[in-house]
Formats: sequence, structure tokens, C-alpha cells
Amino acid sequence: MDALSLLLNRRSLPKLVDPAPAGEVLENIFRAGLRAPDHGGLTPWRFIVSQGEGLTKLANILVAAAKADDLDDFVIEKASKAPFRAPMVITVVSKVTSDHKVPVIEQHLSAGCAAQAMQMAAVAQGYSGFWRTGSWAYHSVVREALGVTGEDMIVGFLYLGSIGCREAKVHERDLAQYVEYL
Ligand SMILES: Cc1cc2nc3c(=O)[nH]c(=O)nc-3n(C[C@H](O)[C@H](O)[C@H](O)COP(=O)(O)O)c2cc1C
Repeated sequence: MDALSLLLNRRSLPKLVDPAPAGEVLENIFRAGLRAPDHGGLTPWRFIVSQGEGLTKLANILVAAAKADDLDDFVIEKASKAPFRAPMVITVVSKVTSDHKVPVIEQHLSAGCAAQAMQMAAVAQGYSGFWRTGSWAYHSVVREALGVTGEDMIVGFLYLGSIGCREAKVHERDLAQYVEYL
């Protein structure tokens, strides 16, 4: 797939199945993340991989968060299943340097670019992904369990796997609504 086709046609896929990216393919995914634009070379990110037993650990963290909020059984059940929507979840965390001349927002943006680059690298190699946050990404229990402190943020849970359903068509959008010229 050439780069422009990837950029113009990428879709997120909700149904992701085994096998997860592995070996050189997975390494390429991480390397793509590490090529995200990075003001000041601060490498403001962490990638926490969950697969196999790791998905159960992540599910347990989400369940603990739901229970801490006294949420009803339906939500707790949903939380327990959430990570298993793909064979691999990469939690992308912005690891920021506070009080730096590079504003913190730019460091969060870098981590977001890393998430997008990793999704793109997965698609480029025949896999697919879905970037999710939900309320869990902002929950103190989840943050603490994953060692996310201070101004650091969970910018997303990047679900990755093999294509498990038909890809939806790309939305046609009218450029004139979004593009202006000074
Ligand atoms: C930071 C961020 C968080 C997101 N969180 C969710 C989410 O929790 N649930 C969801 O359904 N989509 C979420 N999305 C949107 C999907 O990843 C996806 O982009 C959207 O469904 C549109 O599909 P497309 O990427 O194929 O255009 C999020 C996107 C971003 C950038």
C-alpha cells in the first residue's frame, strides 16, 4: 500500500481478531510511533502492551475503576470485556516534561501522533486498529495502575489485530467546509 492511499483510505475497524501483529511487524509499529514529530526531542511517550494475560490484567484494572465508582453490574461486565475486543491493546501514554520551554500540550500532541503513526503502520502491514479512550483513560484508578502521574495522560488505548470484518467506506467530506485561505 502506498503512503498516500494509506492516508486517504485508512478506517478504524471495531472487530479485530487473532493474530496480533508480532515480530518485525510489531517492531515496525513501535518504530513508526517513535518517528512521531517531537519538539525538543523529549520522546514524550510510553507504550504499554497488553496481550494474552496482559489483556486480563488490563480488564481487571478497568473493572476496579468501575467498582470504585460503584457502577452497576452492566458497566462492570462491559469493562471486564472491553480489552478483549482485540488480541492486543497498546496503551499510549504521554510522558511529559513539565516546566519545559516545549509546552505540555505539544508533548501530548506528540504522543497522539505516535498513536496515529502506530495505527497507520499496522494498516500498512495488513493489520488494523481502533483508537479508543472511553471514560477509562481519564480514571484515577486506571491512571494509578498504569503508573500515569502528574500531567501525563493516557492518550488512548490502541486496539490492534487482524481484520475481523469488512471495512466501512471512507466518509466523503467537502473540503470547502474545512479549508480556508488567508
Ligand atoms: C483520542 C481519541 C479517542 C477516541 N476514543 C474513542 C472511543 O472511546 N470510542 C470510539 O468509538 N471511538 C473513539 N475514537 C474514534 C475512533 O478511533 C475512530 O477514529 C472513529 O470511530 C472514526 O473511524 P475512522 O477512524 O475509521 O474514521 C477516538 C479517537 C481519538 C482520536
